[in-house]
Amino acid sequence: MAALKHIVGSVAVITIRNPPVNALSPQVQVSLMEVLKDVTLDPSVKAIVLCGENGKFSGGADIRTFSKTDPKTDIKRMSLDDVNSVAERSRKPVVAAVEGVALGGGLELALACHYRIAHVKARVGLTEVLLGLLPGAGGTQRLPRLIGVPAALDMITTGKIVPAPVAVKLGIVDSVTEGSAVEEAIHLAQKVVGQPLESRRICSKPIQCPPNVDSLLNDAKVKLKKQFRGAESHQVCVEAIRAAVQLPFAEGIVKERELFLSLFNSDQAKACQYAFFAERSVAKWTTPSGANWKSASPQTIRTAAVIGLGTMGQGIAVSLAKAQIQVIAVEQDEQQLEKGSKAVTAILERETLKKQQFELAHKSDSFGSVTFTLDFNALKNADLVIEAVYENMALKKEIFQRLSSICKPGAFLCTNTSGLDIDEIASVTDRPHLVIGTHFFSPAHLMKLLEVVRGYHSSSTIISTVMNLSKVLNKVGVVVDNCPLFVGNRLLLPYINQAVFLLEDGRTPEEVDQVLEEFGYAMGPFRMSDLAGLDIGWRSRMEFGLTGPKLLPGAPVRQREGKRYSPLPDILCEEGRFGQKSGKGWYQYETVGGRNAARDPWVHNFLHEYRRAHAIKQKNVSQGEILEWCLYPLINEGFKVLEDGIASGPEDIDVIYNNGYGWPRHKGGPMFYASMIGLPRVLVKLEEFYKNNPDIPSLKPSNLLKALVKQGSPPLKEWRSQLGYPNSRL
Ligand SMILES: CC/C=C\CC(=O)SCCNC(=O)CCNC(=O)[C@H](O)C(C)(C)COP(=O)(O)OP(=O)(O)OC[C@H]1O[C@@H](n2cnc3c(N)ncnc32)[C@H](O)[C@@H]1OP(=O)(O)O
Repeated sequence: MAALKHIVGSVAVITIRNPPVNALSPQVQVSLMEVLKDVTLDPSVKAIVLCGENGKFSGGADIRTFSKTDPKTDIKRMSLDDVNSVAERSRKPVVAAVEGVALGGGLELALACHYRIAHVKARVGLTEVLLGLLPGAGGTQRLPRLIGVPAALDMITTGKIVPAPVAVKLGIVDSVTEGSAVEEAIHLAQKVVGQPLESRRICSKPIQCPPNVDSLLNDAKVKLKKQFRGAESHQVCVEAIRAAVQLPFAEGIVKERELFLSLFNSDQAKACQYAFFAERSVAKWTTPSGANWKSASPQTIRTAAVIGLGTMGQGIAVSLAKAQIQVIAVEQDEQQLEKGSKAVTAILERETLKKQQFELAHKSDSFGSVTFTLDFNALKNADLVIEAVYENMALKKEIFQRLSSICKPGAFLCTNTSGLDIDEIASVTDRPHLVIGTHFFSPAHLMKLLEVVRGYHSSSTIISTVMNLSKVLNKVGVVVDNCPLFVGNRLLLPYINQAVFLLEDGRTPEEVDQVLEEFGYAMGPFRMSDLAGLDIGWRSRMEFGLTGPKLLPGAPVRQREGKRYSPLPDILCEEGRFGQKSGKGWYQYETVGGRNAARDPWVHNFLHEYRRAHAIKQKNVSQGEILEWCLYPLINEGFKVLEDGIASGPEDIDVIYNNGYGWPRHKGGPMFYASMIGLPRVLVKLEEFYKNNPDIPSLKPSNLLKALVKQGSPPLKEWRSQLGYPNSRL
């Protein structure tokens, strides 16, 4: 039985049982229906309590069954909505005891109950939109009736999860308890036996609409369109809420169902659900040699140090403090220390305010303290150190050498680098097995991704400790192997290069950005480069002798070692155009540090003159071709990364792109996207591009892509079996 019943006095307690999160699978729904009907008919039962086993109410409908569900038959035959309806219509009071989580269908079930008691640490939300769906079991009709249209609109269209104290303030739950929610619910159930229930049935509540409800809904659609470019579910959620506003409850439910079915099984829903499971599978990292959670012993980090308080160091320090870790922040001189400490303090103040607003009056754990110092010896007691100085190998090695002698034995040493060799850094220490790369993304206190780069000697203890830390920091950690630029930036390089080549060939930054933004990227490559800072890539190219003083005399302007090269970004930097930080880059900004990108006539004129000077003929490239020209080399590099054994599987690459590079989640990630377009299409286009541009090696199709196409393009979940990890060194 997926729903268990036991009787306490005259109260029937129904427990949802489907580990690990009590997902409402079709069997659970059938079982719930049977037990509910049974207890409503039983004259000895006067009231009902609904709860979940092991302190979790329910994580919602069972997502794993979605791909096996035929929406035309299965959903109509039996739906959670029927269960909800039986609970709501019951003449005996039904009380939901919400512990742990009530998410998606779990919360929808709780909303159909007459009363809701939550444990103080419980969390509730209608998260379906994040899976490319809408709450299809009455959630879009009940929540606005319960908490009003604006608050329901916010929760349903963003999938926001709120803690119980906030849920109480919003009116989602009736009360919270620090004790057992089930005990409290039984107590309440006994108390309300015989009391009228009509006013407790949300379906009977009139909907309270603000006078401007139409413009509220229309404005929400515009805002969501911008925030989640190209994503359907957010838009459709608004339409379901509109139905709640305009129609009686029963008709609203019919409309909700119709809209739900329009999303169910859509490519976007498949992509979002794939992204959900990809994150779970990547969290269960395993190295090719078989090291994983089971064989490792992750250590708890109580005190961590951050070296360098530039933008990255500041964000990392804040991220650690937010996770209640004590932080020691080290800088090299007074001036930098003061600048860094001011910035960290200001961010922490903003974060405290946000936390207080979000959690309202609920007493919450405070942040860890941050101590600022110039004294390296202060690191001697740190459990883990994250070095976050700028990208300079000599400097990093000097720091790691010092750390070796200062830090306690067993302290973990991490380097925040976006592409430098972890092994070279580890080689100067006394503990290469406790050295690892932690590639944070800016702003580090907000961005979800943490690329965890294992070196040749990195032990399973340090991998598991840092993966554990990523969870504590509320980040998505992905273990990758050590290679220049790691995974994320390795794929980014051909993408950016291709975009710049388009400018040489006659396109403008605005045109290229528009195509990628219409695809769903939060920002096109040029707006993103301006945000990240053009000088970072420029310095690295100077370091590698691709430009600047180290460039060999006589090198052709548009070629490096026989490969196509565009000096456009270098020239911009030479002109002092570093992007937002200097008020100008590929675009112009209202001020230094401004965020509103505007077309810059200087850039257009400069591009025109450049093309003229180099006698470059303008090419006519359609929008579709701009997209393929930029994305397929990125995907191709993804296949090369898999071939090289740098990432364990396509899911790892997709999780990196969804969480760190602004890839639209409703497109699943670059590798999932390739599987949806069809690998033969990607291969044919790459072959065509490469034939016409033999001086761009990133267009040369990868062997893995060719092999997969030859095998008839197996589904993505089978690609992993093709990988032999030829270069794995663990
Ligand atoms: C008519 C249709 C009505 C409603 C539609 C829906 O309800 S759609 C589903 C809505 N629910 C959600 O979006 C919740 C998704 N789950 C989560 O957010 C988290 O898993 C949760 C519940 C907060 C627990 O997080 P935690 O970090 O503790 O664990 P983890 O995420 O690793 O999950 C543990 C394993 O449970 C599996 N799982 C979680 N939720 C579901 C689910 N709804 N259906 C099926 N499976 C679920 C997850 O994949 C993990 O499995 P594992 O095999 O260990 O990887």
